[in-house]
Amino acid sequence: MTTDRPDLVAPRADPTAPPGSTALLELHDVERSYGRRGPVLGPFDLAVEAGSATALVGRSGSGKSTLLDCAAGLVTVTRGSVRFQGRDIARLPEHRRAALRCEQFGFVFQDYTLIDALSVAENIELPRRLVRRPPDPRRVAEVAHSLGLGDLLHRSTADLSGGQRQRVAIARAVASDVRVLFADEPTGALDPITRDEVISVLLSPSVRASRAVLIATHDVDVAARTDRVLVIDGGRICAELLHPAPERVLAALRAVEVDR
Ligand SMILES: Nc1ncnc2c1ncn2[C@@H]1O[C@H](COP(=O)(O)OP(=O)(O)OP(=O)(O)O)[C@@H](O)[C@H]1O
Repeated sequence: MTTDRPDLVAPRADPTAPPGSTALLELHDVERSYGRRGPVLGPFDLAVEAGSATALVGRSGSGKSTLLDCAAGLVTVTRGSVRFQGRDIARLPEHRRAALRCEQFGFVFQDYTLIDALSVAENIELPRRLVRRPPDPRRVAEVAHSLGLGDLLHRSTADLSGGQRQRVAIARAVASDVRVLFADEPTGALDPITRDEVISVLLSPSVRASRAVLIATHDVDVAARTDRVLVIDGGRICAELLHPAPERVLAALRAVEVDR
C-alpha cells in the first residue's frame, strides 16, 4: 500500500472505535474466501459510526459488494468478526441473522427491487409486513413526504421514473427505522441530474439521523458527497479519504492502478 503520496491517506491502523464511541458496526480481521482460492476480501478492519456516510470505491471486482454483503450479514465471513452494536452477527445462526437484517438493516440496489404490482405506499410498508409488524400508515406518509413522494403514495411503482423508483427504494429502506443503510450502486442506472437528486435524498438529514450509510459506487461525484471514501483494491481497504473532492477520489483510484 502507498502511504507517501499526498493524495492518499493511509487507513487507520486500528479504526475499531474506542469504548463510548457511536460505532454501530465494527468489522475486525475480516476475510471472505470462495473455495480454495485465496481471500477475495480482506483481511481488514473497519468501524462505522452512527450518522456517518461512507463510500466504497474501486475497480470492478475489487470487493466492494462483497464487503457490503459481509457487513450486512448477507454473506458469511470466513475469518474475523462483524459486530453490530457489540454483538458478533457473523456467529449468529442464519435465521437470527435474517431477522436482524430485516429489523436493523436497509438495502438499496441499482435495480430498485420494487414490486410493481404494489403501490408506492405498499412497497414502503413491505419490510414491516415481512417481520409481521402492524402497518404504520403515519410513518409511511411521514417518510414519503420527507423524500418528496407525498403525492405518489397510491401510484403503482411501475408508472414512476428511475429517480422516483430509487426514492421509493430509499423510503422502503428507512421506513422501519433501520440503523444501517447499505446501498450498492444506488445511482448506477440514473442520469447525472437524477443521480444528484437521489444522492441528496440518500444523504439527507432525515435518512442519516442516527443511522450509518454505506455506499458502493463507481461514481467519484457520488463518493465525494460522503464523509469518508475507502478505496478498495484486491479485497483490501488501501486508502481512506476524508471529505475528498471528486478529483482526489479519482487521483486515489489512479494511484492504486499505478501501484498494481
Ligand atoms: N459467489 C462467488 N463465488 C466466487 N467468487 C465470487 C463470488 N462473489 C464474488 N466473487 C469474487 O469476489 C471478487 C469481488 O467481487 P465483488 O462483486 O465484491 O466486486 P465489486 O468491487 O463489487 O465489483 P463491481 O464493481 O463489478 O460490482 C471478484 O473477484 C468476484 O469474482
